[in-house]
Amino acid sequence: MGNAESQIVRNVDKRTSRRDHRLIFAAAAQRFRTAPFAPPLVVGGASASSAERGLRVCIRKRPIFPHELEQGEFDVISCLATGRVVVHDARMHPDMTNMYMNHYDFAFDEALGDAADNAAVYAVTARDLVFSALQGQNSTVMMYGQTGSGKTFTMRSIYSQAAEELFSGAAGRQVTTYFVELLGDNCFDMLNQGMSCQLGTAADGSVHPNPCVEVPVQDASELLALIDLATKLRATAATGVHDQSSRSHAICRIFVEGDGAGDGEAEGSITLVDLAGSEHRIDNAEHNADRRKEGAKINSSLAALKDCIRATAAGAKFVNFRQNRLTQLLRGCFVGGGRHKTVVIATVSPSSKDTEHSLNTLRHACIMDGQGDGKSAGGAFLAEKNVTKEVLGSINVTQLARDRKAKRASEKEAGILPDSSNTKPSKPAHQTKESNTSMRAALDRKCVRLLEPAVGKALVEARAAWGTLRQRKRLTRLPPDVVAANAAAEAAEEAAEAAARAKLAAKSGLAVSESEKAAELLVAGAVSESHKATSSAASEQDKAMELFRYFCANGRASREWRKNDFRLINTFVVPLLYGPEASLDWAHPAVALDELERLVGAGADADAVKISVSEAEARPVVTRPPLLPSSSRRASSSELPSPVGSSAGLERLQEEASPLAAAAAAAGLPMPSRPPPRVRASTGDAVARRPLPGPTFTTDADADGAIASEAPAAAFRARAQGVPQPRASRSASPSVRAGGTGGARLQLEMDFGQQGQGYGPTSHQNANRSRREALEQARQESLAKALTKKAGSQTREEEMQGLEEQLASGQCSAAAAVGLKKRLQSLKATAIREERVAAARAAAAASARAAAAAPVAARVAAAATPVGEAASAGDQGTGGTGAGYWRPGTGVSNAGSMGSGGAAVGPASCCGNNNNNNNNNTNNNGVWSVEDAPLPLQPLPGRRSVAGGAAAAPWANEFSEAAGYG
Ligand SMILES: Nc1ncnc2c1ncn2[C@@H]1O[C@H](COP(=O)(O)OP(=O)(O)OP(=O)(O)O)[C@@H](O)[C@H]1O
Repeated sequence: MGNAESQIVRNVDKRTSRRDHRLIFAAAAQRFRTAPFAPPLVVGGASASSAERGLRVCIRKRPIFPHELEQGEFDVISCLATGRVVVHDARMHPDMTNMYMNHYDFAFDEALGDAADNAAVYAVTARDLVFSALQGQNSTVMMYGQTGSGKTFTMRSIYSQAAEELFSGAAGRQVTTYFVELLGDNCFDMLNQGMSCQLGTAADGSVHPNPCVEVPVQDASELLALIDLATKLRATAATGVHDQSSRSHAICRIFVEGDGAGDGEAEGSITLVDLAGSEHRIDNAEHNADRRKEGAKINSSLAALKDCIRATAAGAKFVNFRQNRLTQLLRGCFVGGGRHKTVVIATVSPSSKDTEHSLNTLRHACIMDGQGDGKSAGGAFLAEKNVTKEVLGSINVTQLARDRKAKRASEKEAGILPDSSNTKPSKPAHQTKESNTSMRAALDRKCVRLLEPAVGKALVEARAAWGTLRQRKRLTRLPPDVVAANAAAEAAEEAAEAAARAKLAAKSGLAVSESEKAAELLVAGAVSESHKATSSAASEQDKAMELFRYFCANGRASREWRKNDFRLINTFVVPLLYGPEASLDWAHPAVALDELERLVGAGADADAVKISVSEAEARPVVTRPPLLPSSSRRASSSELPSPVGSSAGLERLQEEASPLAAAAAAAGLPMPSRPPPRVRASTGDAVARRPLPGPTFTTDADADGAIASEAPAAAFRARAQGVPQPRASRSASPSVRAGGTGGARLQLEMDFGQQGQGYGPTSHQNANRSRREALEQARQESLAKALTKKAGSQTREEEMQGLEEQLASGQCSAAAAVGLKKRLQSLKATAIREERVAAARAAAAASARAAAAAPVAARVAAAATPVGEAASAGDQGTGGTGAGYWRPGTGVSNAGSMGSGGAAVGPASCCGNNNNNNNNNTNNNGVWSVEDAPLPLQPLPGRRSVAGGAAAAPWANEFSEAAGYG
């Protein structure tokens, strides 16, 4: 074992052993290609046909590169015309002498070998989808595979061929495109200098980058120029595999205007996704920490994508596409229900060094294709049952070692350096391009200058008009089931009208024609169909109305609002009451709450508010723009009719009492009769409380702050005349606030509480305050209840014992437990205090008795000491004979500069300028008392009296020095 020959053989990894015996392994692979054996019995077998699922999985193998052959690699992948892909996995037994080959069989919709050129690949993958887009459908082509396997290469060819075909079929229809990059968790708009952008969800659930630059293009060359610009800006880096590795997912979506046939609104789209390469541990061996993190994020987003595709392929009811931005953007692929066509092109590298990676890619492609059931049975099926093992014999170790030795010797003689194939590759230059916006901006400027003038102009204009009309329209597009419900409702209406006409004719004695009879029959059918179709939309509408009513009636703090609540309100109520331009950012409840409050306030002057809920409910479907670009959202909010934007508006405002009243009326709220609202000028957020429910208006302050219904008008007139108006201070979360840039600022406080109950919370601060108050009250009540249970005429000890028992039982509420503990502590503290006072009193009495027994002369002398000089503690009547006290360990005495103090104030008290350095127990008068002292006071040993001031207290100075207070 220890000889050099066996070490040469044994001490190699899989890749090296493949290279070492490549002739044997390559010959076995070639044998298969010339005479392929039959596949194992169970291969492939997606659960449903690809047409049903709307998903096709194709494989493309890139050619093996000359440099790979030079390095001793060989081709390990065979693609057969039937869609069969076989990976020849060259292996050595653990004894490293016996060789065998595992032939892994896979079956896919298409298997494109290295002989297939780009045109062939396009023809069998993307061409159909381009035609679908031209017919108003949505489709996606995505490239998936190992880094360096040819994804970008293939996608580039698809870009150009798709662009050509799209324009040849578009026939004058408008084509627009956007191009974004997903890098980690961030989305960047590649047609807008790589600026960051958010994702927005349209009414039909589709997800789009929003706002983002969408450029109209006139021909294929313009489209390709823009795609080229975007791909140049895309983040790439040199990796261990190749020096232009894509580090991000590139998503190019091309929209084609509807052709006017059918409903004329259908806009087709094709999404071309070039995913970042999945990475193997070996690929990133040379990566730095950032690259590895990046790789981890890439792999996690790819894992999410695979999960979603697999769930879709398995026909799962729920696909968790929200887990990742990539899957959000590609939502259509998973929830399109077969209407959205998807083609996954999995690219593989044929090199023997990439065998494991290619196997991995193909296994995942199988899973995406719905073959087997993912991790459970399917995993085993993919790993074991599709393998054919071919034994390739054993190597002659001794002969091999001799050959190598001889080769090395001859190379040495010839002065040839050792084989460089095993030498470590040089470290790649990390991150050549990244999401550094300044760098990208510079590159973008350079690339834009190189564009054709027409394309450059279109791009610049698109950047200026951020969030085009088409984008907005797209975001308001209704889901197909709602569109179907609408159509069914219309058909039902028409049928009902026809039936009514037939009845009228029958009554008037005219013979009912057969066709009219048929119309009657139709009505029943159409109505029931439409009823079925609209029932789900109607129930959502009802819920939305109910939620809106609840919001108007109870305010924002009344419940925990969810995204779905706002989604419903946004879909069904907002467009109806505030017009199609208004919308809520329902994905962010906190923002949506503010927006809803603002809208409810701003609706004062909106005629739309007058539409009653009954009217609204009569409408089966309401269109809405769910999310407008922030710029347009800003624009749209400023475009909202200002409540006092005109004198007519003002009058109406005053007449109608409040926008919220109008909104409430529109929402069908029961409005109690109430006095006209008071409009009060104020300077801040404080809002007058009225005894009756109803909205309160406050406007910017008038000079005198008078309460007047004229205030908004005055403020408005003043503004109109250019008189500067003070601004109302803005609270973090204002009560309902309304007013555009030109209108008077209104703060609307909403309260539709029951009459006599006062006002409910109108902002979340108020709500928090009242919640805190209620909690505190509950706590106190609970405490009082707990205390009254046993307190009665108990002694302190009994009470303390009772409290301890109660706490130990653990049966009281948390609030009560806190109160009980406090009570227990205060009782204990009182007990300790009383003990100390009693002890001090006893000590004072004892000293008084001792003083009484002292010689009269001493008492007289002591009595002669001026009060204020020897202001020591003790019985005043005994004149400075009281015992001095000190607190052990604190260095505190009642001596020092006591002379400057006043009269003694009772037993064991020290007054005057107490120069102890510990002020904890001194009160404001410089007096500290026994009650305040945490430590028991002890008589100062051996010193009973003091005379005079500081100078007359040598023991005190000694003590102070000793204690470090000198
Ligand atoms: N079918 C092919 N024919 C010829 N060359 C190819 C083919 N596929 C890929 N290549 C070449 O392989 C190299 C790597 O390809 P490409 O950049 O497309 O890989 P990739 O999968 O996109 O990698 P990454 O995910 O790291 O970006 C390129 O130089 C490309 O020209």
